[in-house]
Amino acid sequence: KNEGFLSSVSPRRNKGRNCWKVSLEDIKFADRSRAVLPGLRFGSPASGAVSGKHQSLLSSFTGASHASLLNLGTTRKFVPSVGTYSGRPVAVKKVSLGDFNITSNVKRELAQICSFHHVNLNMLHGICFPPHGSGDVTIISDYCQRGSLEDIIETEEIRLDNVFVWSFMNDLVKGMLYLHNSEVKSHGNLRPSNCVIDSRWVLKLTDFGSISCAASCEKTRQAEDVARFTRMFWVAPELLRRECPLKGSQKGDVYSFAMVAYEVATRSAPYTDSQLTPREIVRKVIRREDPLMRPETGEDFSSMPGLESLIKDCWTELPENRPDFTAIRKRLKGMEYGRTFNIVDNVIAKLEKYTKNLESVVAERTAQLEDEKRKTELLLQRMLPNSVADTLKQGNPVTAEHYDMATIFFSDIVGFTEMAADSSPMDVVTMLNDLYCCFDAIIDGFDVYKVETIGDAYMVVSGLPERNGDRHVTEIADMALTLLRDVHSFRISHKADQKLQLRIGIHTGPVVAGVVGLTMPRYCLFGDTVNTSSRMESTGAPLRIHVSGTTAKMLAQHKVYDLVLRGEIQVKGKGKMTTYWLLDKVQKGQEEPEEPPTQPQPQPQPQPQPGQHKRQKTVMSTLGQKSLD
Ligand SMILES: Nc1nc2c(ncn2[C@@H]2O[C@H](COP(=O)(O)OP(=O)(O)OP(=O)(O)O)[C@@H](O)[C@H]2O)c(=O)[nH]1
Ligand SMILES: [Mg+2]
Repeated sequence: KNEGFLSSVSPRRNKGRNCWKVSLEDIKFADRSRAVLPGLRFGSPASGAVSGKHQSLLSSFTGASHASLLNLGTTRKFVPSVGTYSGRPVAVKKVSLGDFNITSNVKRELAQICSFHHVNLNMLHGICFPPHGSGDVTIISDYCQRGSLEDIIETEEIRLDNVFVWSFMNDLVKGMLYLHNSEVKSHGNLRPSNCVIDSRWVLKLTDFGSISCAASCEKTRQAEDVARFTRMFWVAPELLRRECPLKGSQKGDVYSFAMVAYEVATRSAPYTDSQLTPREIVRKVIRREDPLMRPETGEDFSSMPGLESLIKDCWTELPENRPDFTAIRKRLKGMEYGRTFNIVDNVIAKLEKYTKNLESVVAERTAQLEDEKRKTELLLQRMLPNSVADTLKQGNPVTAEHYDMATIFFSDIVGFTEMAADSSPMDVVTMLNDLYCCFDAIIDGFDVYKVETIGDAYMVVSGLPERNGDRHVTEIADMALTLLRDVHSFRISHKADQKLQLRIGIHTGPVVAGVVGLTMPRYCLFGDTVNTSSRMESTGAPLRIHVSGTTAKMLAQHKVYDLVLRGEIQVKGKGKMTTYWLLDKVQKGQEEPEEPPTQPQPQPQPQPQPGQHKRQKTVMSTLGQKSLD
């Protein structure tokens, strides 16, 4: 009697017999982007992001979402526009009525529905007629913030536990009882999309009455095959068999209730696991095939056994064997959750559950976010030096910096172009990947930074972005010797008999370093030292480390590096340079002189392995001369 006390008073009360007539001009629309706001819901199924088990039934038929199928197969889910009518948010839905006539009976019914005042019935404000008397009409009803039961089921993040299930069922049954006892007699269009949820998680029935049923029939009629038959899953078999009365029947509503209850409890649409098409399913339901075509129940009901048997009784084949809503309400009350809740407790319990849901969803999402952040940071660290990445992360600009001394290493594979020409692209990529993975693992052990790899070229620097005194020379030299040692044992997987001919060049000098680019920021080095290092590499020899005079001088001070004079070479843009071969690092006690040797050495052919060569202090060979011209 007084169950509707929570509903607020509609603005169109006391308008008499024509209370259901609304003028479109009285509805204010927000801007379009806000018109479909899903309210306080987690996700926005309205934006097409349909997820969860619910989706699978229909997507298994067509790859489309449940929502889109029920909305004539459109790719985006239909959502009503949201407007304001006398200060209340309203759902504004334009519908086609086909050849349905709005008779005086229909008008009377509309007036009744508009006067309904029940917490579980969504308030109908009225109908707007098209300006010229024919065409689509617009239905104006209260806008429920959390969308429909269909949306809630589809939104995976909202966990529906027994409290929610029981409470939605209870709301639904109370709404149906009121309808069945009213002059409207039946809903006729009960499905999850016609159960809307308000901000307090109260379920309200909507889209009932002759106009809504006529609009729904027209929608079904116009729908494509899959959507049309899918809409029939909620319709009782006896109504499917004969020309369906517009508003169905009370026992038909009980059947639809069973389907909705099944969806809420299992969180899956009817017949999700079926391999049949919606048309075949509906045909089986109509033909009353043995065994009867009904959704499968099972595990999902283990914690609510009373609900399973209630659902089965409600979708029983013979309408007369189905309970009515009075009996359904009694049985629901007898269930575990029914005993402990009155309406206020119920709302509070639901809000508490919802908050807990939110907390666990937030925790889950935070963990996901942190995981993603870690991945991004790792990627950034791989692309830029740590200190530079940190500065960029803090939103500070990275200004180019001058370094008085740094040592740069270049390496290149001799004959790479020819090798690439007679190998498959995949073989080349595999080889480079194998080689650079091996290099990357080695350079990890040194205080160096890999600047880039371009094709077969590998560029490494030490002494920046973190300055390391004079250590940059020895770090690079030690790294180069280790790399070369490993290259000797490196096998090219698709050319097992061929040895990789790596050529290495090193030079030390002043450098400017900074980040260039916005879309793909790169840490780049600038200055003559870079060019000279590259020249050291290009004028070097296979399996040899070619170092400039500056580098050699600094290395010689450590007295442990085995350096031999290569001689004077012509370097493009630099003129003549005296350069050296770095052959090895000798053990303590076998220290080398503090100055690099002054006698040139023969060109490397054949090349000795580092640590195995015999020092030959002879004149540079003609071959070496040639390679330098
Ligand atoms: N937020 C909110 N969404 C609503 C409301 N009414 C309908 N919707 C949304 O619109 C979708 C489609 O509703 P309708 O256009 O009535 O379509 P339907 O219910 O599938 O089909 P009918 O049987 O013709 O009513 C629902 O699933 C909801 O997502 C409401 O009051 N509030
Ligand atoms: Mg609807």
